[in-house]
Amino acid sequence: MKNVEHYKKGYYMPPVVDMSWAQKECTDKAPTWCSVDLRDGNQALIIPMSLDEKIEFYKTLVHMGFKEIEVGFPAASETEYEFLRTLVEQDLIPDDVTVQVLTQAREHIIRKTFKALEGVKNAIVHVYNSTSVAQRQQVFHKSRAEIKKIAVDGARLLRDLTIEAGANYRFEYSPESFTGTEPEFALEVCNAVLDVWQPTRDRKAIINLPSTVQMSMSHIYASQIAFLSQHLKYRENVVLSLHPHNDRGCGVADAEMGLLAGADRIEGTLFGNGERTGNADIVTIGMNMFALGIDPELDFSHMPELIDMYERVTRMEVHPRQPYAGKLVFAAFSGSHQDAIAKGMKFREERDEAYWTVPYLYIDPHDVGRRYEADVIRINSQSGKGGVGFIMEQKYDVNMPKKMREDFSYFVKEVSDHKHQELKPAEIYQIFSQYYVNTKDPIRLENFSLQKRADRWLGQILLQANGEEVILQGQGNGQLNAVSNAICKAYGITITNLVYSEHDLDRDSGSRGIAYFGLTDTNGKTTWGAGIDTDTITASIMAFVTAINRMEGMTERVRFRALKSSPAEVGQFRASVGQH
Ligand SMILES: CC(=O)SCCNC(=O)CCNC(=O)[C@H](O)C(C)(C)COP(=O)(O)OP(=O)(O)OC[C@H]1O[C@@H](n2cnc3c(N)ncnc32)[C@H](O)[C@@H]1OP(=O)(O)O
Ligand SMILES: CC(C)C(=O)C(=O)O
Ligand SMILES: [Mg+2]
Repeated sequence: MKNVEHYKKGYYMPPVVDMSWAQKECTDKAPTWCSVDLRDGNQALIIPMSLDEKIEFYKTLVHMGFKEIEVGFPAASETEYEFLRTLVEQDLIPDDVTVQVLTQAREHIIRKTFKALEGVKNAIVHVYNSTSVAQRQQVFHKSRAEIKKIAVDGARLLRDLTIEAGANYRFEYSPESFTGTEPEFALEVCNAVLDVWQPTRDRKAIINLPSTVQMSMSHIYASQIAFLSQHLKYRENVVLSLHPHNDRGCGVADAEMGLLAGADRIEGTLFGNGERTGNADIVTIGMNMFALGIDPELDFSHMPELIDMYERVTRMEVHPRQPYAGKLVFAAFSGSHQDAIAKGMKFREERDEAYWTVPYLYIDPHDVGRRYEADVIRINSQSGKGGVGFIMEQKYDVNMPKKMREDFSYFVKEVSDHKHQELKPAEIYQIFSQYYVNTKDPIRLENFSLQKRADRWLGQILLQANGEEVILQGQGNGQLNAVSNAICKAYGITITNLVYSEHDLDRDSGSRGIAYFGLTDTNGKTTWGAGIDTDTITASIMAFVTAINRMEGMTERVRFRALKSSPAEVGQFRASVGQH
C-alpha cells in the first residue's frame, strides 16, 4: 500500500518485565468493573444523552450489578453537572455503588468537580493528564518534569479538597495516552501521584492505564501493564485498572491480557461504545468469562432489553454480529450447521448433560434471553432438512418421517431461493399447509364410508375431481387399504412402496392428529403428503389423497379418465353416510 513508509510503531517496550503471566490460561474471578458509558461513551455520541436518558442508562447499569460507575465529567457541561446533582437529590446512588467523576488536572475544573460532588457518600475522583511523547511535544510543549508536576499538583488538590469537604472520596489517576508513553516515565508519574495520596489497605488508590489510542498487539500492552504492576509503589494498596480502546480492534483482547498481566479492574462500556472505534466492550469481556464457567458478577441475561435501552438512548446500533448480542450471533442458516445444532439439542435433552456442548453455539442463547426458534435456526436457500425439521418440530409439533423432511426442506429451499429471502417459521408452516396437507387438487375428498365384511374392508369414497363428483369403491384387508385400492384402481396408479406414520399434534387446541404418507411409484419416485384432522382415519385418508395429488402427472391423469357418478348415485351415497 502507498504511504506505508509514513508509519512506524508508536509504542515503547518496557525495559524489563517478568512474562510468566503469559503462561496463565484465563482469569479465575471477575475483576472490579467500572462502566464509563455515561462519560467516555457519552462524549463519543453524535448527540450526547439528555438528563433523562442518562438516568435511564444509569439505572440499568445499577440493575446489572455495576458497583463503580463513571457518571460524567461534571465540569464539562450543564447537563453533566446537573446529572450528578440529580443522582444526589433524588437519592439514586445505592450505598454499595460508588460514582466516579472525571476531571482534567486543572484547578478550576477540579474545584467545579468537587462542587458537583457535594452530598455524595461514595465517590471516586478521577484525574488525568496526558503523558505521551507526542502530547508532551505537540500539545503541552512541556518537559517530563513539567508533565509530572501537572499530575502531582492535581493529586495534591484532590487530596486537599477532599479533606476540606470532610469526605472520604477515593482517588484515581490516569496517565492519559499511556500507550504512547515510555513505560518508565508512566511509572515515575504514577509513583509520584501515589506518594501524594499515600494509599492504605482501607483506602486504596486506583491507577488506571488507558490505551487511549491502541498502538500495539495485545501482548505488548499487557507487558506494559505487567511492568507497572511489578514496579508500582504501594502495589498492595493500589487497584490497577485498565481502560482499553479499540483502534486496532483488540479492546477486549487488551482487557483480557491485561488482567492476566496483573490488573484488577476494567473500565469499559456496553457493546464497546466510545471514542472513535470505541472502548473495551464489557458485555463481551464478561460473557467470555461466563462461557468459561467464571461468574462475571454482572447480569447480561436480559440482553434484548439491554440492547433496546442502549440503542434508544445512545442512538447507536448494536451490530448484527456483535459477540453475544447481535441479532445474528446465534443464527445458523447453513444446512450442516443446523443439522448439527438440532442433533446437539436432542443429545442434550436425552442425556441431560451438565455442561453446554452443542456444536456451533458457543453458549446457550437462553442464557442471554434469546429464543431457539426465533434466533437460532433460520431458513434460507443455504438451509437443510435438519433446520426445517427442527422448526417444524419445535414450533409446530410436526414430526415428519426422515425422508419427508428431506423432501419438504428441498421444497422450502427452492421457495427461498426463488424469493431470494429468508423464510420465517410462519411462512414455512404456511408452505407446508398449502402444499403438503389436506390438498384438494386435482382430487378433493368429500366423504367416505368403511364397512367390514368378514375379514375384508369395503371402502366407498366420494371425491370431487375434474369438476365432477365421483364415487369410487375398493376393498382391502385394512381400512386404508380399501380406500387406497379404490383410488389407485380408478386412476391406474401402481404403488411399489408405501411409508406411513401418524402422531397427535400435542399443542393443537382442537386435539387434532397428523398422518403422513410416502408413496413410491413404478419409477421409484416417492411423493409425500400429510393429513390433519380430529379423526385419525380421516387424517390418514387426507394424507393419502394429498400424496396422490402431489404425484407427477396426476392432473392429466384425472382429466384423461374423466370419471363421474350420476347425481342419483351421489345423493344415495350422501344419504347413506348422513351427509346432506
Ligand atoms: C482520553 C479522554 O477521553 S480524556 C477526556 C476528554 N473528555 C472531554 O474533554 C470532555 C469534556 N471536556 C470539556 O468539556 C472541556 O474540555 C472542558 C470544559 C473540560 C475544558 O475546556 P477548555 O477550558 O476549553 O479546555 P480544553 O479542554 O480545550 O483544554 C485546553 C487546555 O487544557 C490543557 N489540558 C488539557 N487536558 C488537560 C489535563 N488533563 N490536565 C491539565 N491540563 C489539560 C491543555 O493543555 C490546554 O491548555 P492551554 O489552554 O494552556 O493551551
Ligand atoms: C480519561 C482517560 C482515562 C481516557 O478516557 C482515555 O485515556 O481513554
Ligand atoms: Mg477513554
